[in-house]
Amino acid sequence: MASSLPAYAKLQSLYDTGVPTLPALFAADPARFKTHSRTFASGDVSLFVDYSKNLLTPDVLATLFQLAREAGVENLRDAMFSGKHINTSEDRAVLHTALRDLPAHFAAQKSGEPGVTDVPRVLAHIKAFSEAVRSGAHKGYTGKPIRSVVNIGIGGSDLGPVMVTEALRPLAARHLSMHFVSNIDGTHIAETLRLCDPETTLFIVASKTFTTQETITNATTARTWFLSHAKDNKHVAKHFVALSTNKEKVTAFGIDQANMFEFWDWVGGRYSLWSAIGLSIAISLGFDNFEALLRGAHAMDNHFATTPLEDNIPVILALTGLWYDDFYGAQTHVLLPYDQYLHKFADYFQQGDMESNGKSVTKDGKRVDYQTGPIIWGASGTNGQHSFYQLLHQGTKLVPADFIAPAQSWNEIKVEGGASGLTHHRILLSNFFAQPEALAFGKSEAQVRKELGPNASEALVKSKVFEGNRPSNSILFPKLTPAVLGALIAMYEHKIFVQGAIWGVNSYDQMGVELGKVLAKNILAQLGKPEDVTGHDSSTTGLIHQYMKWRV
Ligand SMILES: O=P(O)(O)OC[C@H]1O[C@H](O)[C@H](O)[C@@H](O)[C@@H]1O
Repeated sequence: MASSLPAYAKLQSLYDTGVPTLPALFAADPARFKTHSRTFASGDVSLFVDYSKNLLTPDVLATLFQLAREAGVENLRDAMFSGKHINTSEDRAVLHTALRDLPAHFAAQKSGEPGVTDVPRVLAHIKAFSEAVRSGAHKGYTGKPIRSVVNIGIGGSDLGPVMVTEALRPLAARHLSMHFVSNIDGTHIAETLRLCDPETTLFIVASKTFTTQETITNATTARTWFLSHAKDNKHVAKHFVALSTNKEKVTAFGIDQANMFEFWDWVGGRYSLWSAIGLSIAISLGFDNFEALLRGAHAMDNHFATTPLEDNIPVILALTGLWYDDFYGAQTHVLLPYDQYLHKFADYFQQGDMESNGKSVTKDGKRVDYQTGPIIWGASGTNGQHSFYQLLHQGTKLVPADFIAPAQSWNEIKVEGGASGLTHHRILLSNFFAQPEALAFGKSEAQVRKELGPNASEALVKSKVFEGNRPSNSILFPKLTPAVLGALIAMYEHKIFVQGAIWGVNSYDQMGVELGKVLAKNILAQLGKPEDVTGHDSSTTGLIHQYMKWRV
């Protein structure tokens, strides 16, 4: 239990003593930016992380690192990379890092986990198939090349591919339209099929287990739609492929093993975009770009695996987050990418973080007496500024924030009639710099009074004060390339790992999603007739009866 570690108690007393405000911390230390920022550079990947605008004294920071050491973060990290079964409840290794370790496969190869040595074979399959689809060599049942690709998957089999293909859209093949169907709501598949031509559409059925209700139902509907045009089952092979760990279920669904891209149980769903689940990424962006994504992630893996904690970027981000989560009672953490292409980034890490660390018992079954994973949310800048930033600046809640931005845009558009050098991106970045500054340093009552003059009402003065002292990290990189994106995602993955390791939870299972599934299955069997609805509380029974009165 984290709370029984000596560093935890020390952090509590440091918190109780009080931490100087951000303006005071900066005033006291002219070198604060220099000492509280790190550059990650490896080959063509660079990331700059400024964590100076955090409520940290040297003592707090040192104690946070001490906490990581006392919690055994380094040992657990090494155990993960070497393929130990750190996913204890499912007795599985956690080796998504082995998917991006090209070509050496790290220590993971020595783990003896089935499949680790098969990674290059599956990658070669992804390469060959994605190139055939992109070039038009892979033809549909009437001899036409593929024009639409529909990834059918949910959770980890959807969010990664959709986030990455959106993030790297400038590199996407323009002759292929990418679609992602996840929701069981028939509207999702219906609206997508409306945009597709059965002769030129490829369906990728992405499911680790191949038992997920949403995915199998959507895939069945897609196949029915396809066969209503193609008429002959033999044509399915050209239009349906599967990404899965479950050969039997894929075969039972009617997809040939030659059209199956395999991965293994040591790849968690929310860590699977690096595996065969990334096929839609390779098709849309090209295999070279998929490889560059893996390469960037691997560079971050190396940094995480080998850098001392004090310079280790995922560790620093994890510890600062934990400081607010456990000691300040912050309930949420907001991700604010100043890049429209990253508009799915917060959605992606909602699953990544909340499904990993949204736990309240430790690996050995003890109820924690501290806060674990935060609620992750966010939106791309500057849209958020015109909606929820009011609360960030003046609300009653502490919301630690990560500001994320590229120095260069894929769309450097000059503003007509503007000052020399004025582009959309320059305006965007002026906001990226201004918001953390405003959050940290605020605006004092004295300043407001000076601006408003002596006749301003007290109420108006108070309403315009910004208390400041609100923490944030700023993450800057040259440009959102595949390799940089890979490193950025891996950085957050490892942040989640470190926090989970300190809290003592299993970040790699997701038992909390099961109960609802079981109850829905039971209810589905009762939805035929009102008299079948039994065994529920009065609210659930009443709601079902109300639905039955109104349904078609
Ligand atoms: O890939 P699949 O087996 O279809 O699973 C899809 C998703 O559903 C599950 O309910 C889990 O909560 C997710 O972690 C997983 O990514």
